[in-house]
Order: sequence, then C-alpha cells, then structure tokens
Amino acid sequence: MQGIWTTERIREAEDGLLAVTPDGELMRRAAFGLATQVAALLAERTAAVSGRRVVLLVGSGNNGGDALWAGAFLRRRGVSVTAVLLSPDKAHPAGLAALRRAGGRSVSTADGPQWIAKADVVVDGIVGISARGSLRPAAAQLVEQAEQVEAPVVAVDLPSGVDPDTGAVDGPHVTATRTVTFGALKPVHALAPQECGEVALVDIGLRPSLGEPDLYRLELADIAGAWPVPGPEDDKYSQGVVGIAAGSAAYPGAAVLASGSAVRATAGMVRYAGHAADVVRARWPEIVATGSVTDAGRVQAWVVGPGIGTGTEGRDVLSHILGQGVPVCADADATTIIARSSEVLDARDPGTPLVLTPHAGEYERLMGHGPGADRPAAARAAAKKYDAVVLLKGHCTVVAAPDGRASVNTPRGSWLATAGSGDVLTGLVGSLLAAGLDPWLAASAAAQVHSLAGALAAEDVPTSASALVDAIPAALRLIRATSH
Ligand SMILES: NC(=O)C1=CN([C@@H]2O[C@H](COP(=O)(O)OP(=O)(O)OC[C@H]3O[C@@H](n4cnc5c(N)ncnc54)[C@H](O)[C@@H]3O)[C@@H](O)[C@H]2O)[C@@H](O)CC1
Ligand SMILES: Nc1ncnc2c1ncn2[C@@H]1O[C@H](COP(=O)(O)OP(=O)(O)O)[C@@H](O)[C@H]1O
Ligand SMILES: [K+]
Repeated sequence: MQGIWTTERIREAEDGLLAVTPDGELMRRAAFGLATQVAALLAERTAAVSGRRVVLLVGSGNNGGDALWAGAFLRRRGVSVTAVLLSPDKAHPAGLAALRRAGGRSVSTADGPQWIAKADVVVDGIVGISARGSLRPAAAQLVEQAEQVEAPVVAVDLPSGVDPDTGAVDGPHVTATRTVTFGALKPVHALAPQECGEVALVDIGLRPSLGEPDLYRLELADIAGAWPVPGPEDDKYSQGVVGIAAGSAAYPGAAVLASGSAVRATAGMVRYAGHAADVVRARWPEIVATGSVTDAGRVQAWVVGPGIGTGTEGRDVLSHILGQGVPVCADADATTIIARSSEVLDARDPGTPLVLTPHAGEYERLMGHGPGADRPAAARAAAKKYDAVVLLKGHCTVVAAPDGRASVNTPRGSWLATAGSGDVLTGLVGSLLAAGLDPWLAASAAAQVHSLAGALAAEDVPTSASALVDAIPAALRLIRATSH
C-alpha cells in the first residue's frame, strides 16, 4: 500500500529532519531529483538536454528555491535557464545566487511571456505545500501565460493553484505533465491526478520521520494478495456465498449487473432474491435465484439496494437483510432509505460490517450537506456517523472506515461515468465481503478493480456497464499477473 501524508504531517517530519541535516541539504536533494526529472523530460520530448530552454516560474518560498537550485543543476548540463521571479526581492536567496553563479538568468514577470513562449519545458515553482487559498493575481497571471504555450510543465512538489491537502481547484492552476514531489506523496497527488500528470517521488530521507500515513492507495500487489483464490479444500460454499437483493420486475437491469459482477468477481456461489429472478436466471444460469429475501438461503454477505425502490417493500427488504448478522453492502435505494429513516439501521446486528456506497447526491441525503472539497474528511465523517465503511464515489473514489483509515483509488479515465456502473461496483464489494475480507479493504480493492475493468472495457472509447462486467476477469488477470 502506498502511504500519503497531509502537509501538516510532512512539515512536522521535515522540521525534525532539518534539525539534524546540514543547512540546505534537503533542498539540494530535492532540487537534484527535480533537475534529473526535468532533464529526462527534455530528452523525451526534444531528444536533447544541452542547448534546450527551461523557464522557471519562481514564487517566494522554498518551492521557488527548489526550482532555482534545479535550474543551477540544469545549467551544468548545458541547459539555458531563465527564472521568472514573482517577487524579485523575496526569491530564495541561496537558490537565486546558485542559479546566477551557474550562468542562469532571472527576469521579472513583465518579461516573463517572451521567455515562456520559447521554453521547451516550464517548471512551476510558484507555490508548494504552504500554498493557501486560490492563487494571488500575479501568480494566477503567470500560470495563465504558461498555459498559452505548448511546452510541458513540470510542477515542483505539486501543481500551483491546486489545494495540497484536498486536490480542490478554485481558479487558475497549473496542469502539469509531470509532478516531482519530495519525501512522500501528499493528498493532492492522489486526489487531483489530472492536474498532477505523472508523479515522480524523490527520496530525500523523510520516510523514517513520518509515522502512519493519513491516506492509503492500494497497489496491484495488495489487491492480488487480498483477492480470494480457492484452494484444494474449497467448495462453492466455503469461498463465501454472496446474496444480491436488487432490481425489480420493471427495472431488472440493476439486478443483472450487480449479480453478474458478483459472478465474475469470485469463484464461489451467488444467490439472487427479488422480483427480477427470471431475468437474472436467464442471463446468469449459475445463480440460484428466488423471489424473496426471506427464502434466499444462507449467504455470507448481502448486497442490497440497486433498483429495489425506496417504498415500504424496499425498506422491509433492507430491514430483513440488516438483521441477518452478515456483512452488508447497502447501495443506491438502500442508501436513500437509510438517509430518510435511519431507524432502519436499528435492525442491524451490532458488530456486523456495513458498507455504504453513496455518490455525491446520496451523500448529501445521508449527511444533510454535500461532500465539499475535502473528500477524505467527508467520507470519514459519514463513516463515523453511520459506523460504516463509506465508499464515496466520484472520479477519485474515497473509502473511509469508522476507525479513520481512508483510501483513495486510482482513476483510469472517466469512462466509468456510465449508467449502471455503480451496480457493478456493488457486486464487487459484496463478493469480497462474502469472502471475509475486512470491509475497508474489500471496498478499496473493489473500487480499484472497478476502475481497472472500466479502463479495459473502454480502451479509450465509450463503454457500458455490461462491458464492464465482462472486463472484470481481464482486470483480475492483469492484477494477478502483475504481482507474480
Ligand atoms: N522544508 C524543507 O526542508 C523542504 C521543502 N521543500 C520545498 O519547500 C516547499 C514548501 O516551502 P515553503 O514552506 O517555503 O512554502 P511554499 O513555497 O509552498 O509557499 C510559500 C510562499 O508562497 C506564497 N503563497 C502562499 N499561498 C499563495 C497563493 N495562494 N498565491 C500566491 N502565493 C502564495 C507565500 O506568500 C510564500 O511566499 C515544498 O513544497 C517543497 O517544494 C523541499 O525543498 C524539500 C525540503
Ligand atoms: N468522472 C468519473 N471518473 C471516474 N469514475 C467515475 C466518474 N463518474 C462516476 N464514476 C464512477 O462510476 C460509478 C457510478 O456509480 P453510480 O453513480 O452509482 O451510477 P449508477 O447508479 O448509474 O450505477 C461509481 O463507481 C463512480 O465512482
Ligand atoms: K509548484
């Protein structure tokens, strides 16, 4: 699992490390890594390093200092380096001196555009982890100038104008081709992937000073390690039977998708209970289908909600399922029922895991307000309130547990924004719950497999929820192969 730390934690760790490291050493490590990445990008894009032109956008903090020092290193490799200084009086003195000594030039923002126009690579050293609020006018103007040109932008630590801790964007901001960060990943890198581009992490020796991460991102090996694989002693029951209560006679689609997803996700057995039994049976003959949850038979986890309606019948189904003493993934209509009448949760057997999977609208129903800019905080608040694992859907899905653990998934494009895609996700979560996975891990792994299956199903053209179900085996095959 990759760890991600908030800027407050990073700063604390940096302070500790700074106290025991020679003056300027950390910045030089950071800047050397940055220069290496800029040189690599120059080589990739222009087939050369020496003689190429790099423009540094330099703010008044240490982020600008990193850029200036990197400029000095790049000069040694024959790069023409020009620093556009936002506040010439406040630019990092040692960094500026180093750049000048190495033969780099510095100009004011008035002269910026003419240099930016000729750049092969632009380096964004405007603000880093101490950025507060949207960019001030002069910085915003510089960002807009850089946007006019085709040159790729390398962001120092993070793209300026994007909130370091939430990834939220409010006004002009850098959209980087590559972000070179130092010491550890920060929330912005997971929560604003489209602004960060490719993220390179430079080791500056910070890791031992950092404690437990604030956020996690699952790696493929984590998913491969967690995914249930039957052994010689296993049979169809021992792997965990998942029950699906979804769909209706009028709307059988959700039932077919959620059930199909469960069929594809693990090798055991899937039961279906509801008014779409005939349609489900016809599409998935391996499913044991019945008309009602009361005669569904034993399962090790339930999926409930997609397409069940929010009326009395849906409520009764949810209530029955919550009382079964097995883990439950409550999605879609089940979320709305819980939001409207939370007393339905009284039926819940205390101690059995519950996973809620709201999108932003359902979140608002559950909490009385939208998720806002800080999605990990939003998911954590809902997890606490409902004593449930909360999977907050979106481009970057966040999964929080009541104990505070939170993960962010890696989006692989936006093709998943298609009708029925959420039903597929629920089936994945349910299968993993039935296999006995920790509910936070189950939801986090499901979100990752969902986005990988989405990318494989789409292959850069629009896809559908049915194609997504069919792509689950390919996603799992890839995950298992990558981690061998
Ligand atoms: N502390 C350390 O030892 C290290 C720090 N490093 C670098 O230092 C950075 C943090 O440096 P600082 O704490 O000096 O701060 P930053 O450079 O991130 O930003 C502070 C400066 O930006 C200005 N600023 C803040 N919000 C702004 C806004 N919305 N619009 C325009 N300007 C704004 C402030 O007035 C201040 O001048 C990191 O991101 C990283 O790049 C690295 O060199 C690694 C080592
Ligand atoms: N722009 C996007 N990029 C990536 N994934 C997205 C995007 N929009 C939605 N998704 C994902 O697609 C799924 C949609 O689920 P949901 O809103 O419940 O839709 P439905 O009810 O049609 O199934 C969620 O897993 C969500 O995270
Ligand atoms: K930056």
